[in-house]
Amino acid sequence: MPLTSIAPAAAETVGAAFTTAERNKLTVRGVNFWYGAKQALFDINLSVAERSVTAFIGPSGCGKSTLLRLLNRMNDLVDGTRLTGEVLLDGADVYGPDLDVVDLRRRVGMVFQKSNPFPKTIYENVAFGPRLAGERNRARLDALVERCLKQAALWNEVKDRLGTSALELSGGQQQRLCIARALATDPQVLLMDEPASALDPKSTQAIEDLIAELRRHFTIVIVTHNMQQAARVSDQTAFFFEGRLVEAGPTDDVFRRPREKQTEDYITGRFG
Ligand SMILES: Nc1ncnc2c1ncn2[C@@H]1O[C@H](COP(=O)(O)OP(=O)(O)OP(=O)(O)O)[C@@H](O)[C@H]1O
Repeated sequence: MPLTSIAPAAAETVGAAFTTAERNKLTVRGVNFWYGAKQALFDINLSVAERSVTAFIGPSGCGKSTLLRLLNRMNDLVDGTRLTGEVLLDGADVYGPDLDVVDLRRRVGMVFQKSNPFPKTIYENVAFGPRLAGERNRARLDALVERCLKQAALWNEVKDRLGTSALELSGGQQQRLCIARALATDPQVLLMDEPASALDPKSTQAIEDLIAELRRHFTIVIVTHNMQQAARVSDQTAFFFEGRLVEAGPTDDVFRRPREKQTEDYITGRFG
């Protein structure tokens, strides 16, 4: 099967943005994946442009989260799995023998469906990763915590109570705190697995606004069940069905002019 390259959205293909947006940050080549005897992904070929938002859509069980988790080797934590094919980050094999998995997960951060702050203070949640990496300087940690909370659009709401428990924040604030925590290890890629599905409309809007802002600096891959959300936040969309990538391309094309009947049926709500 030919490599499905997801081109950047038309608006990106002008001026200086062209060179950065054209670069592939992630490449998935001929990937098959099994949980025990069950094959969950079949011959996936996909490229993700740097500093763009890519949405994975498709009905429940089609393999979206599995592929997302393969991108930073989160599936290593599941026993009895097997992968063939390649996942490249900046051209280097993520599953290569020399790869440092801790460093990979620092570069490719992850935000989950259910916000999962540590039962610690707001400050400690963000400072956790850098501390683990050896940062001890209080002034540098303070500056980093402030920067990440600002990037996650949470600073103004929490700056006067950094020492209180993260568990006292609202669900939407907790999710933004988890994004700040992911940003604290200075990642290049952010993987988001249905980051807003447990949130109310206002908090969902805040997360979507945040994604729009973060895409200027990071490469983002988001799994979402919400097709309006995929259409709103992403530059590229990939549609999966039963472990296969059916179609991928600029979001506008996938939603307005799908090439495949299966994609059209799904986005018009005929199944899924
Ligand atoms: N840890 C696991 N062990 C065994 N099978 C799994 C595991 N995780 C997922 N699967 C199976 O792999 C297939 C793909 O699951 P995956 O969670 O990637 O789909 P998805 O498209 O993200 O679904 P959803 O939208 O419901 O989250 C499903 O058949 C699922 O049952």
